[in-house]
Amino acid sequence: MKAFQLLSRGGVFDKKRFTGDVQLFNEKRTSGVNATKEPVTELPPELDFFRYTQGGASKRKAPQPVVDHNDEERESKRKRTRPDIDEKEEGPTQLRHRVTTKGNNVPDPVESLDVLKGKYGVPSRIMQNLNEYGYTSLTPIQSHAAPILLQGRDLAAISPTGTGKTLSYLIPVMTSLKSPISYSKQDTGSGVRAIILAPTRELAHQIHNECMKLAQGRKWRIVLLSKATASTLANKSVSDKVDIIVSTPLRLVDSLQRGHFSLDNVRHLILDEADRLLDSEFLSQTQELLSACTHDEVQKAAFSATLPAAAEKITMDALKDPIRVVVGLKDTPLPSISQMLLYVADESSKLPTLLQHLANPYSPPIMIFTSTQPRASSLAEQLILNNAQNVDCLHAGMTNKERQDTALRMKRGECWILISTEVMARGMDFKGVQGVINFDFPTSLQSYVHRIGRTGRAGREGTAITYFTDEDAPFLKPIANVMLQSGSTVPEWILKLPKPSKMKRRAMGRVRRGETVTKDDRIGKREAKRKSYSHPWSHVVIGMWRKYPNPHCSHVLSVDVIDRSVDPNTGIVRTERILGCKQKAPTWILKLLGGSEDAFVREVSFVDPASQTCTITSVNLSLSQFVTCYERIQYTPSASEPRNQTAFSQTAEIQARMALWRNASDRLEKWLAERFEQNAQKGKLGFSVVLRTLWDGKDQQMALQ
Ligand SMILES: Nc1ncnc2c1ncn2[C@@H]1O[C@H](COP(=O)(O)OP(=O)(O)OP(=O)(O)O)[C@@H](O)[C@H]1O
Repeated sequence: MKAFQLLSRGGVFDKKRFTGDVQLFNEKRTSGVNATKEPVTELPPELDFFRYTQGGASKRKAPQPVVDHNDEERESKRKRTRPDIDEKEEGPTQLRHRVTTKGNNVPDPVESLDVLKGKYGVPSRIMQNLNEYGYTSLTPIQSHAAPILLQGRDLAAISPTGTGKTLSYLIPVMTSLKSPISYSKQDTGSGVRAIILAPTRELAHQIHNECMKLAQGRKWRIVLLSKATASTLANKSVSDKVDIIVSTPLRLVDSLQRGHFSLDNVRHLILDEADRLLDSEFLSQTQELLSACTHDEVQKAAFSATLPAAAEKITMDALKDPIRVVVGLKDTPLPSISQMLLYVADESSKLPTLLQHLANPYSPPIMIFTSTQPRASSLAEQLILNNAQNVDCLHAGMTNKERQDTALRMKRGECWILISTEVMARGMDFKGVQGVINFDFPTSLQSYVHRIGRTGRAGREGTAITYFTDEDAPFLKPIANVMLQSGSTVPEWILKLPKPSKMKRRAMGRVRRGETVTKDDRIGKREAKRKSYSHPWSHVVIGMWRKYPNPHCSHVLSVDVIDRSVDPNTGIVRTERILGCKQKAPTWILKLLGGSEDAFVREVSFVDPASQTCTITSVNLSLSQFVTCYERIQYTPSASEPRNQTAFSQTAEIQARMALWRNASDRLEKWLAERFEQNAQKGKLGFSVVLRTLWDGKDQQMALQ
């Protein structure tokens, strides 16, 4: 049915009349479910992030076996390390979850929510809320982290993106707080008891929402710190009754410095995205907050999908008798994300490559990352100009309200393409993101892991494409390594690249790029034509569907309409067609085509009756690995005679992507530009014949009327 919904999106479909056809999709789904019935295991398939119960990552090869680099070290320090970890790794739970732990007296993981409730007294209300939101099992990090936190231990937890780290600290923190401070009969002191820090407003907002879900039905005071809430908390009688504050470091430090409240009653301090909170941008603020939590029994925990050595050292130094838990491999994406590196030669080739990608059917929503705010805005503008639908942009340069509205549209599924910067790279959980495109190369391995981790969450699959230019090529190796580790394939030549030096790694992704994303003159050939037809706009648009066959365009052999739909709100008609062509070509091009003269073109058109605009974009499907021929035609009523003349503009962008063979590239572009010129002439002649045949006589009558 999902396939059916995708195919029929935007159109009104009479499901009763075509019951048989709809049934085909339903049946497929039912048989699919039976066919893929999982073996009965303790871990439900959607939480089996490592596809272990299925014998490896679906569609891709299973991840490399876990290499615990600390094995030898652990052996020698067995006394201070959990004594049974190596033996236990042979057991089914450890093996299946691929978890390694380090520290003194590590508590046993719990298998289920019921065990967690029975052993640690998770309140019934929280259990009920978890159940209501569909959480019936624990993910590996939750099984391991929750008992550790519930035993009051400090923790550094590393688990891949989208594996449920948020609940792994929220359940224990809320359980440990027992009841809201305003109801508590115990000596809970006065003042906020738990702090959750996150690097961005959006993530803090998301965590606050999760907290509120768990707290539903009880009068917890959980505050998302903002300018407004901070001034309310300046009133001591209010701040004394606060249970949990979720905040970014900057906002919280500001409140402390203004003396709004103090953190001396804090019993739980959670650093979400710890490595980001401890990087140079946030370090001093985070350290200030760590030292402001002065209660003797303060429990500290750090969570992230990545923890580079420097951040890990600072984390471990800040924790007391810590336990370190690593699920999967450190700094490695999940195998459910299919990753690909795509060579785009230079900056100016990125936009045509992206437009070509979007001209093919794709499953929304997707997220696209750029390196700067102006580039994100500019890319969004370009996509909108090129008819991409439901495009949104989110970056830190926007107002709070704009950011909130965009995030909401994304949550509601109204946004199909979200263009953003690093601000959305961490923690954000937009369900069902199908793919990520790194339009600009990430600036670190960690940034790569978090950006692509916006897809493939909670056991779903996703795809991640990273564009790289000649300038990015020296930094491919580290990314290629994690791709291999997580089961994606990497071209041989990338694996043979030398590892960049430490110095060089600092320059990763910091290429000087323009503030705007344009298809500038360096893009192959750009041709433009302007003409007019002496027929009214509506006649031209109707004639467009009868354009082939015609005597001047004998190279177009077939036209298949693969989708047509009408937007019920705007009345815009969207049509998607595949044109089959036969084109005489020089022998060397025929060789590229595998000896065939057959070529296919995908064409998408939008007819907007309100603005009387018809826009047709087409892109070559054949030879697309070597060249992009992106053509755009627009028909509008002519400015001088809008009732009976139609203006026509046609642009083509032709770009060969064979940077290693510049000579061949130039020759291919030249040949394609010549072909565009010939076809444009033939097209104009052929279409004139078609329009005359269809409307001659009728147009004159209409003009007279
Ligand atoms: N026990 C569970 N059962 C089912 N789904 C779960 C469970 N725990 C978490 N999820 C879902 O998994 C998704 C990812 O969770 P979460 O955002 O906590 O991941 P994360 O590990 O913190 O990711 P990131 O590293 O990107 O911050 C969420 O949609 C959440 O609802």
